[in-house]
Amino acid sequence: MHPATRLAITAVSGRMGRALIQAVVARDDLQLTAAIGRSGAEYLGQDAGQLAGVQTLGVPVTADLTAVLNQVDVVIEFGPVAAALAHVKTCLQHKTPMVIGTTGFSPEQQDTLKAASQHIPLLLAPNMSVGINVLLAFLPAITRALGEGYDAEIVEAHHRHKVDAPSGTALALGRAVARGRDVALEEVACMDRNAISGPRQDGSIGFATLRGADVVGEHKVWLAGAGERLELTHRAASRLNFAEGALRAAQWLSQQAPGFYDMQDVLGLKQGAVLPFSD
Ligand SMILES: NC(=O)C1=CN([C@@H]2O[C@H](COP(=O)(O)OP(=O)(O)OC[C@H]3O[C@@H](n4cnc5c(N)ncnc54)[C@H](OP(=O)(O)O)[C@@H]3O)[C@@H](O)[C@H]2O)C=CC1
Ligand SMILES: O=C(O)C1=N[C@H](C(=O)O)C[C@H](O)C1
Repeated sequence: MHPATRLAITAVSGRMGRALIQAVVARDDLQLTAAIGRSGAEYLGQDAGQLAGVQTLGVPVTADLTAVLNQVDVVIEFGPVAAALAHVKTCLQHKTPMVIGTTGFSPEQQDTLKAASQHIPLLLAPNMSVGINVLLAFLPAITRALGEGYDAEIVEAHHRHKVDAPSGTALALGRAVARGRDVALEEVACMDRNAISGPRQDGSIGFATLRGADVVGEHKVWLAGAGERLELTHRAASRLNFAEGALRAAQWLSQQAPGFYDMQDVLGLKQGAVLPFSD
């Protein structure tokens, strides 16, 4: 049997950090060897398992990623953008692969991640669930098959604490629709409608954002044609499927050469094998 892949999880006090620790304790092939928290936080030194509400794991939370990387095969990052970028720098110095689930990176920050991936395996995915990634794989083909005359709108709903909008997943869904139409999302995205904003522009892709209470994450792609509407909806009922996806990604990434990857690489959805006319 192979030795377990050793993981560092960052932002362990967060909603995703805790879900990741809960998920990792159920896996024999993965081992949590480092838990990273915010510098100055009151929980530094506390056991990561206790922080996540599972059994004691003997892994104290530290703010110092550099000090623990010699015991780590892959870092899983779901922290804020600035912290994630700082951790990328550290992982580059130590040549440690990274799975990044953080959303809200600017195009320039995404370029920084791509540059880093020339030296380390780096996987960036705004949504680690199987369902959303299957939808992302099929959406260009669905949009292409529908042809002209269908208005695309993307609606997302999340909990009241989410800081970025539209969600990273909504943007990825928009990009998949745009790809099916051979256009760049940036040229057709419509992010704000208010006052007298005029009739809908042909070919535009609209985004609408809802925020409330404890909604884990919901996404709907609306493709509205004359006299009919196709609605493709994904609802996450728990963060565990994001966490399990991230663990699957980490195990996969530990075997890869430096490069820029996403969840569709992990799930084998990139070969154009899903549909005869897929992307
Ligand atoms: N790709 C995917 O499948 C998914 C992606 N996400 C994304 O993951 C990210 C995190 O989401 P979520 O877990 O809900 O966020 P939370 O708000 O629950 O957690 C934020 C975490 O970041 C830490 N943090 C805050 N400030 C700093 C800092 N300056 N330095 C280091 N750490 C800091 C917090 O620590 P403290 O508690 O000490 O403040 C906390 O651990 C978001 O970008 C979200 O969009 C979420 C779900 C799924
Ligand atoms: O912040 C969240 O919670 C989520 N963020 C991701 C996103 O921005 O798409 C994924 C998921 O929907 C939960």
